[in-house]
Amino acid sequence: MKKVTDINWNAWDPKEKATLMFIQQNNKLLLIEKKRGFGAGYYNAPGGRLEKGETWQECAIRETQEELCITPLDPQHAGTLMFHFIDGHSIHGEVFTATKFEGTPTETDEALPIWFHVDELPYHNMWADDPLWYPKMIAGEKFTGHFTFDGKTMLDYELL
Ligand SMILES: COc1nc(N)nc2c1ncn2[C@H]1C[C@H](O)[C@@H](COP(=O)(O)OP(=O)(O)OP(=O)(O)O)O1
Repeated sequence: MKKVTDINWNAWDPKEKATLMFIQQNNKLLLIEKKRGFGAGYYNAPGGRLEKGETWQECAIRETQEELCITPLDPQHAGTLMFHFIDGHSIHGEVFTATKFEGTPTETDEALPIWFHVDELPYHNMWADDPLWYPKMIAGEKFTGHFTFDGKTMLDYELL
């Protein structure tokens, strides 16, 4: 299925569930250069797969601790992303933001932390969906995005 309207998103059953955690301070976002795994080489937020028994928010905090050695404080839910890949892969992502954290962002074997000004985000080296919903997230507007991908190529989307 290539078009988002081909999919019944209410009945859609994703293969994976994952989170993204955006630390926002002084018009800057703390992103990572992802060093391995899905989307390696791209800039993204810290995040990863939901583990059995944990909440979305617990996952977002744990993944940020594992990838950057920091603990986000008082995370807020920001939006929902649903990615359907035509090879059969699919990911339901929940996005969180936080303005405070404990610790010092530190490079790990998974991620290199980098601060970017919100007006100078490296969209040329990010997933193709990111320029569509980042502006809403930065503005504090809730969003839900549905996307179809063929590998790294975005085929179609709707942003609600
Ligand atoms: C397709 O578009 C995507 N855009 C954005 N911004 N982020 C995406 C996209 N697809 C997946 N992601 C995110 C969701 C997760 O935070 C990561 C993938 O993490 P995952 O954990 O599934 O992958 P690995 O790092 O390979 O595995 P580990 O959990 O073992 O670290 O990307």
